[in-house]
Amino acid sequence: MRIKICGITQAEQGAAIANLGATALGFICSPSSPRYVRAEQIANIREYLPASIDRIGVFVNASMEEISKTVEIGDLTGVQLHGDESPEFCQQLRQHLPDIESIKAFRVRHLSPEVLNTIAAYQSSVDTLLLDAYHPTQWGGTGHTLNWQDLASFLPPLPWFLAGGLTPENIQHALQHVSPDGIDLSSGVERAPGNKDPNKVKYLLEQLT
Ligand SMILES: O=C(O)c1ccccc1NCC(=O)[C@H](O)[C@H](O)COP(=O)(O)O
Repeated sequence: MRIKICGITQAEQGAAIANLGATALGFICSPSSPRYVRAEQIANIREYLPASIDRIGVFVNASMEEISKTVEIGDLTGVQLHGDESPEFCQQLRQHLPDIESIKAFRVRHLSPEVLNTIAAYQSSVDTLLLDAYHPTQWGGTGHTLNWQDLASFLPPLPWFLAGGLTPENIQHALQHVSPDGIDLSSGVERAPGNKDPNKVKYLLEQLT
């Protein structure tokens, strides 16, 4: 299972989390987030990471130009589109950056037929899906959970990450209901927004063995 820790802002913490066994690190490229990092900061953190780890930039309604520039400067391996990006935009981005993993995030209140139809419209435009919890005023990193029982029947044709309020304490419970290809955590493994706690990541990984 892929394990993505999102909201890395410090090289030392990123390196420690990578060495513990996370398979992906996320960098928040949305300036309004308390976890925001500039492309140059990502490039600096990257120097301390093993080459094998996936490095995902998280964007909210950013332009193609801004995403491409950040991917290049930050040496990213993937982009996560966490805003209202359309299937057409995702398709264009994938054509523009064919070697970069494209992940579309959906902020879900209930997994209604309407939401499933929305997600289905992206199936040929992205590589990977991510389901996060809905929050009325924040795009992500909210600590709010999804209804995992609702997701038991979510079996999309693309690989997908479960996100939203996951913690070392609740991960086993979540995975009893849901079978994602990966998990994505942010606030559940930090001391304060952007200040990750490698001990919490260690505890998380212990729960997964
Ligand atoms: O984390 C942020 O501050 C953020 C800001 C804007 C867009 C996305 C953001 N985070 C995206 C993530 O991938 C988080 O890991 C995801 O929302 C789960 O967060 P949490 O509920 O705190 O585990």
